[in-house]
Amino acid sequence: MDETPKKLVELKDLQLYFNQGKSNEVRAIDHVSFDIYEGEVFGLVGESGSGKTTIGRAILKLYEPTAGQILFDGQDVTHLKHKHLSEFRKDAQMIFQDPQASLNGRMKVRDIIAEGIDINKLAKNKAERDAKVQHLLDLVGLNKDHATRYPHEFSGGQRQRIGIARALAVDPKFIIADEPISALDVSIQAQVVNLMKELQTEHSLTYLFIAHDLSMVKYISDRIGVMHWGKLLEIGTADAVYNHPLHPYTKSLLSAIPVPDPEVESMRQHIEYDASIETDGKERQMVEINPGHFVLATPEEVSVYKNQQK
Ligand SMILES: Nc1ncnc2c1ncn2[C@@H]1O[C@H](COP(=O)(O)OP(=O)(O)OP(=O)(O)O)[C@@H](O)[C@H]1O
Repeated sequence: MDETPKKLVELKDLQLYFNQGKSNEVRAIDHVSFDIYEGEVFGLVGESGSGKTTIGRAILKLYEPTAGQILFDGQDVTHLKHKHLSEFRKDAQMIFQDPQASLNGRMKVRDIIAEGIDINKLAKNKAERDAKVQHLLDLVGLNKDHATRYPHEFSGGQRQRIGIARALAVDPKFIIADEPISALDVSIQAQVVNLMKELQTEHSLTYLFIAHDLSMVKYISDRIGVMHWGKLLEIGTADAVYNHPLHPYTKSLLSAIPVPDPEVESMRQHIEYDASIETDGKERQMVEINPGHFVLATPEEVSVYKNQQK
């Protein structure tokens, strides 16, 4: 029997350049290829400006790629338009970093959540629409009285729950969560991550979970991709990337995570990243160092990485 998991999202040599050919050209996505398997949580990490959001927005067709291909459920969605694009947007939804900014403050929670239901005509009448909204509120841990209130009446964590309910309303297969907990109090972050994890299991969802640090991503993700300056530098299982990092940039990101134990924390040393490895003009490719664990490397670097793992 074929045990290979099904690929839900495939990025093939994707490039997205802003202001192409001009003096202010930004290579936000620079020859990036990776797959997201059905039912997995794929964590994408990297510091601010590394291109994570642009990848999310390119997958959802909010940006037109410069070159390369995006496949969703085996279909080429790179240049989808009109009706096909609306259908695709029902399958693929986004949860944003700042629930304050992404929820329309003048709309009642009921109408925010029902936006996708209305656009896609998923309810036959008002009663069905209300019932769907109530069910969604329940799913994300809010109650039915919340339906008639406005976003400003809620805490940050509750607002993010509203954003999650809105995404779930169209019964998507795939959700891109772009730094969904970064704007929340630390005490609330774990609750929202736990909710997302529960919903993922219950609704057989696939997630692309974007974050700038590895701490929470490690907890929620099956596999992790590490990005810097528009390039994917390393990809592997959460365990491999976290416990056996290969690329110096990944090591540097990991060394930046504070440790809860004060004694260990006082000994923690931040590893500075020397980015000249990315600007030396050498040709690099993603190479599999251990099964499923890839790093962007020259042939000489491959030998070094392999030796390190022994
Ligand atoms: N609309 C745009 N026009 C021009 N440049 C852009 C645009 N959007 C993003 N960029 C640039 O593309 C690069 C990647 O940005 P992106 O937002 O994808 O990074 P990120 O890793 O998601 O960072 P953050 O965590 O800050 O959102 C950055 O250099 C950014 O300045």
